[in-house]
Amino acid sequence: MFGFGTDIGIDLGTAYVLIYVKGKGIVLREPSVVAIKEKTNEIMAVGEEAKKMLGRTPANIRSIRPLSQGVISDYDATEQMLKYFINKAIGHRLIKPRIGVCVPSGVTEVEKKAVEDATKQAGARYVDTIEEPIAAAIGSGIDISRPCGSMIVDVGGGTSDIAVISLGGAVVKKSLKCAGDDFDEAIIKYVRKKYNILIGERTAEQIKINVGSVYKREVPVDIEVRGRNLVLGLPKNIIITSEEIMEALEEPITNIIDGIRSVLEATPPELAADISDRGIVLTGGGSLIYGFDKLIHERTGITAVIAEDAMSCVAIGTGMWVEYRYAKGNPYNR
Ligand SMILES: Nc1ncnc2c1ncn2[C@@H]1O[C@H](COP(=O)(O)OP(=O)(O)OP(=O)(O)O)[C@@H](O)[C@H]1O
Repeated sequence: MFGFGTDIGIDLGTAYVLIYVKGKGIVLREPSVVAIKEKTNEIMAVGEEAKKMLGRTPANIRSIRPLSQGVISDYDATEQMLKYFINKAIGHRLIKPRIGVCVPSGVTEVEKKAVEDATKQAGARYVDTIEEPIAAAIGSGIDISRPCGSMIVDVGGGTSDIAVISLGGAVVKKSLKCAGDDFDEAIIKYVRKKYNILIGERTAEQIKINVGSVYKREVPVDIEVRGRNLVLGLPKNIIITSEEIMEALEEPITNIIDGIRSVLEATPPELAADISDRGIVLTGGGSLIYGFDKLIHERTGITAVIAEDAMSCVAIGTGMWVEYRYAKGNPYNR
């Protein structure tokens, strides 16, 4: 379908890509995964289809995640993936879209340029970047222009972005390369060590989403999963409890809580008082793990609230920022 130019916001995440189209809202949410033919580099599948293939591909096909810890680790695959998603979201356009894309707050200039170039190659007429915690704050409904401190903690798949925002900018910020993917990895390690059973990434994510906990549940829950016994080499079923996952996640979760505490310690007193009154806002899929808000309260003394539609906040914020930036009368409208 051919149409006129449009403006879009992209949350180019380690785990998921979300696309926000001006005037429509979020129109696409797909896993950041690409399946590629080994010799020819031909793309076999992208997004949901490719994720189903993770850990299940024959020798001649590679199913990969082109982003790692918030930044591009496979440039060509990222470009192909973006091209496919942009096309799926808006179709072919006579005039290419202007695109706003988010980057973690800790990226280097080189990493940021890679995101800009890949987005341009994927079909953008013009590319702008926005820092993830700013986008998350806008998307969670915080009025970032006010002279008032807000703390945002965005726990994604590859990075946890922590920032104190006031008057439209980050006053103190920290980006940790520790988030949802590290929870999965910690679960894999725990199961291997305790049961001598190897489970895959997708199973670990399933365990995390269904029974994952970082705070004691009133009623523990469990899940039955299948892995491969490392001694016998045969498939075996095991039951994993929420209490075991609490133990497994102690290290990565402590990393994130320490990050929050160090940002709080570096926050000017007036802003710290605002945060104490208003609480900490949590966004990103990783923040949905059971008990994260309660644990933050227990370890910092400050109330934490999970934003509504926490997994969409960065995309919504990027989209709203794009709508503002390219609005008629704004000098950036080119
Ligand atoms: N209910 C849930 N409980 C725990 N974790 C969850 C839940 N739902 C999703 N996740 C995890 O959230 C992560 C993805 O979150 P999100 O989409 O916000 O990250 P991303 O934007 O792709 O990553 P990043 O911002 O690090 O680049 C994945 O690790 C996923 O397993």
